[in-house]
Amino acid sequence: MHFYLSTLAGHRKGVLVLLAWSLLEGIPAFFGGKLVGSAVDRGFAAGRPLAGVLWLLAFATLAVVGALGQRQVFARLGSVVEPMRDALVARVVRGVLSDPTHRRTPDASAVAMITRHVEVVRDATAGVLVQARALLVTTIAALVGLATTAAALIWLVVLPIVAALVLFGFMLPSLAKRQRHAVMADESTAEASGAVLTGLRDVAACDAATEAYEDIARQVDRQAKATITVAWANSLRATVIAIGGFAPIALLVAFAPPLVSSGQLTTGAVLAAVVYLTNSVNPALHGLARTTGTVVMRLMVALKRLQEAAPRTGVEIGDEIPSGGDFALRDVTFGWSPEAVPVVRDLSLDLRPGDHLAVVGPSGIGKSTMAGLLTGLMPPDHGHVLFGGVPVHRVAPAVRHHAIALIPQETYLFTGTVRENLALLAPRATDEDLVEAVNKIGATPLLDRLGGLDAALGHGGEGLSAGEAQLLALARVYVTSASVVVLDEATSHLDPAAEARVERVFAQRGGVLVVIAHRLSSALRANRVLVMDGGRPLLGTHEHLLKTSALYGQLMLAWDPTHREETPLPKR
Ligand SMILES: Nc1ncnc2c1ncn2[C@@H]1O[C@H](COP(=O)(O)OP(=O)(O)OP(=O)(O)O)[C@@H](O)[C@H]1O
Repeated sequence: MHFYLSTLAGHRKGVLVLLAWSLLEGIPAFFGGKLVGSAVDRGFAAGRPLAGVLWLLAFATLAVVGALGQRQVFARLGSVVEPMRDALVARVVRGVLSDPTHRRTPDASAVAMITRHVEVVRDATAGVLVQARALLVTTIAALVGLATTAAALIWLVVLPIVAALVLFGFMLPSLAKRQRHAVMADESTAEASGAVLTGLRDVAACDAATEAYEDIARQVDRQAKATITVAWANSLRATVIAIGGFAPIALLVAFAPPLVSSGQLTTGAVLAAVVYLTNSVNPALHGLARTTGTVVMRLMVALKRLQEAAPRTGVEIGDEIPSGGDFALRDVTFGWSPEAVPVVRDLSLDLRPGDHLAVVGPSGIGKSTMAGLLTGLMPPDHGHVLFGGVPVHRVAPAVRHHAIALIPQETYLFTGTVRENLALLAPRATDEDLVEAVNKIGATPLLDRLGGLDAALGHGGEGLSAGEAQLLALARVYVTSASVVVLDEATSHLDPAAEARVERVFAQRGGVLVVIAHRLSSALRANRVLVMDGGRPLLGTHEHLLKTSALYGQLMLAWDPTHREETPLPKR
């Protein structure tokens, strides 16, 4: 909004010239009633029909003068809105091309979409300048004309109009809110349908057609509800304005006859008041309702879109950009519901590139929940999970998805070639990159057996063992540029040697590696271990934890009884 107003302010002179021409447009609105009144009082009612006709001809002439003023306004409109449009285009296109978030590729389609919004802003600005300005000029001119022609009637007219305008003013915020909801619901429906359409392959591969359908249906229902609410609000708005417009005429009809009989008003003055009301004030009020309901709303929505494209303004709350690849967890507490016992409690932890953390603990204790918190899938209830200094769940999704990779235990493979499956998260990877990743992970024999990158994979990796599917999922992430990799029991179906190799190559790859341990051997390979046992998590090296954590000792013991001799278990 600010950059729009500042762009508009740059064309102040043009706007002032436009207003000056509007005065000409206001002349018939001011004199219209007076001339019609004179035509009656001094012409037709006084038995001088020719004079009456001449007064009416004067009215017609002024209407032509008003039309000339209107013509000038339209002619000057271009000199205000066109340079403003050019300035806006220059500004937002520069914004797209130098997008500091790098969330968007500076491509032609982004520029095209944004320039479309600029066109809407241009049209809507022209609409506001034409309509709002005309409303203001004609209403003021007509009311002043009325006050000077039929002063006795002015309160009858002004009071209902002011009451309607005040009521309308009170309704505006809720009207705007409802409109915004409707627009957002509309966008959500488009987004949900777009996501399902572009992700049809994944929907089919995950057997998620019902969920996808329900998701879209939910959005459509929301949109329908929002649209109905807007319709109700609009009908209320129209009623208020209609009452504000017609009540003065009704009051006029009711109160004018006694005033005329008592000689306080002439018939011409009453007719003049009717002309002011029906010709100028009433249409102006309806125009006001229409303009705010349509043009202003369109302007607001387009401006919001543009603001997202302007330099630096694309970064909104929920769209932050991390600086660096460090993790800092501070007093993190999370429970799956407000009533539930927290699964993660008071966890503080720092992870820097090069760190290799193993997370161990009994089943169901919260290890996967911890992975969800680290990857920003859900925010903590208390405390902070900071990635590069910003809350990880608020990192711009495109940045987060690039930087952080979570490999779950359940492998996702879809119908397509091995190449398509491997390059899912790194579409620009070359065949050499893919083959190298497969080799590092230790899956070259599998790739050969399948028949290379062109080999076809069936639905859900049909025909592959669970371990083979996991190897492909691991290679898929290895080839990405993710600087944080979280393996959530992602090697559970590999044999111990294959698992050791995978963890080693991911650790050597750089960045942060977090292994939700399936076997305790993972803890021996990590340089730090986090033990979760339902209380406050413990953090330390393997050696340190053996000495300090009874649970860790028990877990080690259960996994490898030889640890009994090495480490006497301390009392907790
Ligand atoms: N989406 C969810 N909604 C509600 N509760 C959940 C959800 N996911 C997990 N939980 C609960 O949170 C607790 C921790 O689950 P989590 O999956 O994090 O444990 P885990 O240590 O990873 O278990 P495992 O080793 O068996 O995979 C469990 O009691 C689980 O029932």
